[in-house]
Amino acid sequence: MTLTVNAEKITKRFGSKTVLDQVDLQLSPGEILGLIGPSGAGKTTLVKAILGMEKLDGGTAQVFEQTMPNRPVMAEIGYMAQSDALYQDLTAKENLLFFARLMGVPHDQLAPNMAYATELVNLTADLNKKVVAYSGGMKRRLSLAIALIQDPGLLILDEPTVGIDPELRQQIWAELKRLKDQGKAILITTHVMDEAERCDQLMLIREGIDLAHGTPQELKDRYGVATIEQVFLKAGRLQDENQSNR
Ligand SMILES: Nc1ncnc2c1ncn2[C@@H]1O[C@H](COP(=O)(O)OP(=O)(O)OP(=O)(O)O)[C@@H](O)[C@H]1O
Repeated sequence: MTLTVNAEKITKRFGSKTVLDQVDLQLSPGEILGLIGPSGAGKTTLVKAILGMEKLDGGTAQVFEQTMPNRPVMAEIGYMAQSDALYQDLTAKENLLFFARLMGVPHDQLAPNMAYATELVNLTADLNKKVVAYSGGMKRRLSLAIALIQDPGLLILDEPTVGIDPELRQQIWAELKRLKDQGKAILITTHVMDEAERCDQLMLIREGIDLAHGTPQELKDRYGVATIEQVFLKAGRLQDENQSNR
């Protein structure tokens, strides 16, 4: 089967610091891949490398078999960044319309796509409010609706559920599962361990290195522990020990 994302040997440095060191990442249609790792590990940088938003020091990123950066391919990716990129003085509806047009949503699809995306994130009643009056969680929800607006084949979500209450988080995950079952590929970064457990594949990144990847069960078996949180802690400890033994 054709890979949706094929990133090979991604290397990125900021100044003298290597933030990603030859990281490979493959994502297939119908798969949810979770990137987990401590703050500063390189998750967002890897996401941006795949989107073609970072100039690489090594390696290549392909999405839908096209080398990134590639503008037409960007329009086929639903991307939710960690910080919300919203127009504060516009209403939520105006923001959605703006991004839908930018992403080339056909005119006859605008109304149904907007209804679907806003219902999913529970914002239908607040659509005509200006974003400046939104809470932090509402802004996250609007950003997620924007990522979904053009019904993309690939969704890249950088910590999508920060500031979102547990009930809505469950609804969002149910929807991600439905999208995956439709054959969409989903790449998600998270610090929430029970979300990591729901991914088909996980990649544990630490200090720019792919420390371990596999299904949640494979990782737990490999490290002989019961939870992904314990995988995370044990893999980190082993990395530190290896480094101090060098
Ligand atoms: N534009 C930049 N210039 C210099 N350093 C940067 C830049 N962007 C990121 N970094 C550094 O690269 C490293 C990786 O950052 P990145 O944002 O990818 O981490 P992360 O794993 O996504 O962290 P978090 O979980 O906190 O979001 C960090 O040390 C960060 O300070």
